[in-house]
Amino acid sequence: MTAVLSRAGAALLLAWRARPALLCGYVAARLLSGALPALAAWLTKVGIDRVVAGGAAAAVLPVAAALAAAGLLAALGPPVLRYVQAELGRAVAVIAKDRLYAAVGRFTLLQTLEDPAFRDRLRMAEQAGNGGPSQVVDSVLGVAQAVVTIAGMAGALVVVSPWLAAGLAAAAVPALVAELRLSRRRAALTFSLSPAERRELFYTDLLTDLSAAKEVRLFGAGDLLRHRMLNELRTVNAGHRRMDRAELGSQVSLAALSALFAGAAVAWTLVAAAAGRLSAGDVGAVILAVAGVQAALSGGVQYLALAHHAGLLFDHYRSLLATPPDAGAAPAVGGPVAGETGIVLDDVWFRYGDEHPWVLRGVSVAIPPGCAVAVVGENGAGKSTLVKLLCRLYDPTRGAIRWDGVDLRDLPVEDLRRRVAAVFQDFMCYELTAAENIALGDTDGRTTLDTDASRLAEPATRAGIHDTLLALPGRYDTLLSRTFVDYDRPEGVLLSGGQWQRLALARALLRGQRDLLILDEPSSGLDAAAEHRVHRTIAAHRDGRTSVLVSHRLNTVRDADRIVVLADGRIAETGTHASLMAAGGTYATLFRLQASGYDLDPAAP
Ligand SMILES: Nc1ncnc2c1ncn2[C@@H]1O[C@H](COP(=O)(O)OP(=O)(O)OP(=O)(O)O)[C@@H](O)[C@H]1O
Repeated sequence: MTAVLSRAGAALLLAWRARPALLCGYVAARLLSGALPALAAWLTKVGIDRVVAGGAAAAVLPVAAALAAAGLLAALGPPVLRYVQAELGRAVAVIAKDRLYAAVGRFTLLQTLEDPAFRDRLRMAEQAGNGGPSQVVDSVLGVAQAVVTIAGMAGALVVVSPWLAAGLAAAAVPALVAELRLSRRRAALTFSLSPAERRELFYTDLLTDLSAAKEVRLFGAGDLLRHRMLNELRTVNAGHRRMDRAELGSQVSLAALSALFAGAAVAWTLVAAAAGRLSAGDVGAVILAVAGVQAALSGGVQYLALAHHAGLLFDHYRSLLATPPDAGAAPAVGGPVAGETGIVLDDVWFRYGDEHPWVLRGVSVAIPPGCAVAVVGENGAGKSTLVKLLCRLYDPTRGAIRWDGVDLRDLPVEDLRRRVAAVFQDFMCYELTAAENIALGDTDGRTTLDTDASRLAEPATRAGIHDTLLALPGRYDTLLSRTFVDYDRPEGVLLSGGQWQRLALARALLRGQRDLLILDEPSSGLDAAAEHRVHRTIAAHRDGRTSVLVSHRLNTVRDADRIVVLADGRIAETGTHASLMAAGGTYATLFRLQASGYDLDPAAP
């Protein structure tokens, strides 16, 4: 009960913050709508009794006028309520979504975002964010309206028969008990079906996703994906069917009980009226009250079910908002405290989860300030993982990474990331304009983008994409999308894979004055000439800056100050190109292998 009240209180508070006056009007209108049927029943009784008693028109007219006014209110109520409800819902959704996504932004570690249980909670919180709080408000007020109607009807009937009034009020009890039982089952079902619903959504998205369209069509995988999507849907449907049947059973028994009670109440009233114990007005009032209570009961039970369902989702929403940031509250060290010693990985062990294999096994490496480090190794050796740990997208499972003597976990995560520029191997292609695609690299929490072309031209030139962007129909302002249409701009275009990669590089170079530049396979999609040019500019840019370059193309790392060879999560070799070539280990073997393909001189510095 406390949980229900706290949930309703939180939803009402949110609505209050959104539109206080509208909420007050909505509450008043709902309660008035709840009271109207009882008022109408009572006025009917008074009117009939006055007519039967042979009252003059002057005695009947005020009652008739009051009945007409009640009728008018009853007629105007539903459309006005619908408008107020929708308007309040929109205002609440803005606040609810703002708070939800601000909270999501506080989860800064990928290990949180990748956790399946977290994703299920997030999905339900998102569902709640899309109108959940206002559904809670609507349903709570809907239940309150039904309670007012039933209590009002019972109140109006007390004068006719206290027993009948008590009976009418008691008729709500079985419905309430049955609904509470069902709601517990519904809660368990919602949670247990969540993984299947998420998989169904995944397959559904794949069937229409543009980036998957090529493979899905070429491999003829559409039927398989549709089959899997339908299997998940069937599992979800089976769960809902079981629930619907339980609800049907309960509602049918309740409806039968309610009809029996109504029949008995009307029969008793007619017999009592025939015996002269009740007036004609009493008969009219009882018939109206019985019908009103039946309608209020069925409406109230539906609202109770909705209140419970929306409330459950709203609980996920609230618990997500109440979860503390995953990176912990770091002391505001905010920068180097022990002199500029650079970045040191100290016996770093890492795995993606307790059940996962170790990816890094005791990696220790120093990256002095201004040092250009290259990381090479076979697929799956742990290079990108290392890069992600440097950005504190994950925390080491054991060991520590220190920057100028401070453990990354003790630095405010925003401060750390402000000092880093990076191109990731799986870089993003934003369906925004070219200028926005680059400018996004230098946002740092602001809500506006500085797309001034003079700022963007330099990183774009360094990344070798400036001329391509100038040749687009809207130059830097061209929308890089064929799926979103913006009628104010020339038609959107798509870039090639390598052009997107250069744009991602320009995005990173825009924030190139940061303390650490990370380049994870920045040129894997470029043609040979472009790769050569880009690496010459990158090398000039890295000169004197702390940087980490991950690359499979060993000719691009030969001028690094330090080359780290990762193998199976351990450092297999480390040194300069010359020293590693002289050592004749894995690096030298791989380099010679690649050099033979490219006709490179392994002995060159
Ligand atoms: N998010 C993740 N969750 C679980 N395991 C992961 C995740 N990302 C990577 N791995 C695993 O970690 C291991 C190392 O991956 P990583 O991407 O660091 O390798 P890499 O050296 O960069 O490989 P490549 O040269 O192919 O890019 C792989 O075995 C991979 O399966």
